[in-house]
Amino acid sequence: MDIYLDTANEQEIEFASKYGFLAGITTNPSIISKENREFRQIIVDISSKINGEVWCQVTGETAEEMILEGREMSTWGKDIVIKLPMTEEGLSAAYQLKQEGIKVNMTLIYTLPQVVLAAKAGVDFISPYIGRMDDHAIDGLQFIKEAKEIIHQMHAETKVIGASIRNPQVVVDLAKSGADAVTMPFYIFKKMFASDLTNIGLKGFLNDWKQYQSAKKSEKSY
Ligand SMILES: O=C(CO)[C@@H](O)[C@H](O)[C@H](O)[C@H](O)COP(=O)(O)O
Repeated sequence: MDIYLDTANEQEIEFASKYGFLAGITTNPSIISKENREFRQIIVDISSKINGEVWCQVTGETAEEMILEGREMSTWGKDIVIKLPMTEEGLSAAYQLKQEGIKVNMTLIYTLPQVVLAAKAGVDFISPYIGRMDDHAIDGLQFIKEAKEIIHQMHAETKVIGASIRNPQVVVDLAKSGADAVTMPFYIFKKMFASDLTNIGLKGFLNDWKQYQSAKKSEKSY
C-alpha cells in the first residue's frame, strides 16, 4: 500500500520525507489555504523537494474551467496529479485531461455508482473519504473493499486511495483490506510511531546499558 501525506506544510513534508517511502503529497483547497502563500509557488516548491507525486485540486465549476486549470497545474512540477471532483463536470474534464496524458484523481467519492463511472472513464485514482463516510454511518472500509472488487471485475486499472483518515487504526485496516494507497494528515503519521511499550522498553535497555558501563568503569579503577 502506498503512503501519501495529506499536507502542504514544508516542515511536515520535510519530516516525513526522511523515511524515503512517501509516494507523494496530496493537497486540496482547504489544505492550501492554511499555508497563506501563493498556490502555484507552494506546488512548485513541494515538487522540487520531494521524489514523488504532488496532487493539486482544481477549483473551477465547469469542465472547461477545470480542463484549463488542470493543464496549467500539470506544468508546475515533474509528477503532478490533477484532482477533480466526482461530478458530471469533473469526470468530463478528467476524460479530456487523460487524453492529454495528464494523471487524474476523482476526489469526494461517496457511492459505488461513482466508482463504476470513474473506473469506466479510466481515471488513475479515486479517493473515497473514509472518515467523512464514517461520520455519516457509511462503513468506509467496507466501501473500499467493494470499490476494489468492482474495479477488479471491470478489469480497470484505477487505484483506490483512502482519504479523510482520522486515526492510525484505519491505516492498518486499509492495508489489510487491499487499498492501493492511503493519504494521511501529519498528526496521524506521527501517531503511527507511538507506543508506550516501545518507549518503556527502550528506557529499560538504555538504563541497563548505562549501569553496565559504569560497573565496568569502576572495575577498571581497582
Ligand atoms: O487527496 C485527497 C483526496 O483526493 C485528500 O487531500 C482529501 O481531500 C483529504 O484527505 C480530505 O479532504 C480530508 O478530509 P477531512 O479529514 O477534512 O475529513
